[in-house]
Amino acid sequence: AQGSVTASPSQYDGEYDCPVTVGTPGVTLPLDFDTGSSDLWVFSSELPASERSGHAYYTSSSSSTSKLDSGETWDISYGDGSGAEGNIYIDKVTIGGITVTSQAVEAAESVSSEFVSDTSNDGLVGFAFDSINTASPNHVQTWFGNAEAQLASPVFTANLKKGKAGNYNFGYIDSSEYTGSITYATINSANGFWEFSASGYAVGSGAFSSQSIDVIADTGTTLIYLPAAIVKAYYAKVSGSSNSASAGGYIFPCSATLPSLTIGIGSYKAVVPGTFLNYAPNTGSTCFGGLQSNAGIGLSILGDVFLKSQFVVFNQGVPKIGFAPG
Ligand SMILES: C[C@H](Cc1ccc(C(C)(C)C)cc1)[C@H](NN)c1nnnn1Cc1ccc2c(c1)OCO2
Repeated sequence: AQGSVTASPSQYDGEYDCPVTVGTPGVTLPLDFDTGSSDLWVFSSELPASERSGHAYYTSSSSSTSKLDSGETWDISYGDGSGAEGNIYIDKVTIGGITVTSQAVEAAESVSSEFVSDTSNDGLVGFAFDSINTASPNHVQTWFGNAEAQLASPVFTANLKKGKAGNYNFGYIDSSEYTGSITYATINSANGFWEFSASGYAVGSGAFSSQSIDVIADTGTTLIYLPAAIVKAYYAKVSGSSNSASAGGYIFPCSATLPSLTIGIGSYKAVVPGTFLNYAPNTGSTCFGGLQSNAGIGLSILGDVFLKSQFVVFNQGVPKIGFAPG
């Protein structure tokens, strides 16, 4: 089997949401696909009505194929301070035409305010490794982990776009979605992430600095977070930029022309256009950078601002990750 699903950007490409059908009869929910976490959770009828407002949700008792995964609970805290928790049902989950008949569906009984107010999604689908799934006392498998048996190849690809719909494909690599060749890096999945070593960086037309940068590829994070020294070197080339405590990061005049950012993957030079690095308006005539420092995060993240400039192959079989110009 192979499948493909549309990925729709929210405002400012803050997240990319995909339709996922759960239960029988199916309820289709827009879920945020997240290669940086490993829980599939949905807004549910078990939430207080106040926390469900503006959202669609899963009602396990209305699904003839739903079965309580008794004794199992989940409780996730994300790096941005948001979180959710609840209980677990086994039910059918279909993405892009691929159905997993016994998927652990983590039903929310409580969600943090960030999720209540973000009405673009009704939950997340984690595509990282099972070791960081929060179900207790036993881990549950990710949807992709369960779907792999049906796929010709244990791969999924991310083809995210700036300001328009892209797609995720499952089980195959569509050569019409990229140019040139795909360059792979070995994945170290010990921390449960799609983690690898980038080979260096360059700012605009400047010299490439060869250095090993430990990063994760994370579709669930909006921006790029790199070591402070690299970020400082980037904004040194943006006149009028400053690292603003009140804004929560680097800002600059919206009229600034931003240099591109090149990230090395082996010998491949992945280029993020300067226009991608003006993330969104801040206050007044200042704009907020798509590249920010990883200080306080504990790891470097290639989030959507980077990923939407590339075609990305996530191969869970090896594991390895591949990049090509999108
Ligand atoms: C933040 C997302 C997970 C998420 C996505 C969306 C949302 C809202 C819908 C409510 C908007 C909240 C949460 C990320 N996913 N792998 C994640 N989950 N756990 N760590 N990270 C990466 C990280 C860690 C720390 C940071 C960060 C990023 O941005 C700022 O500080």
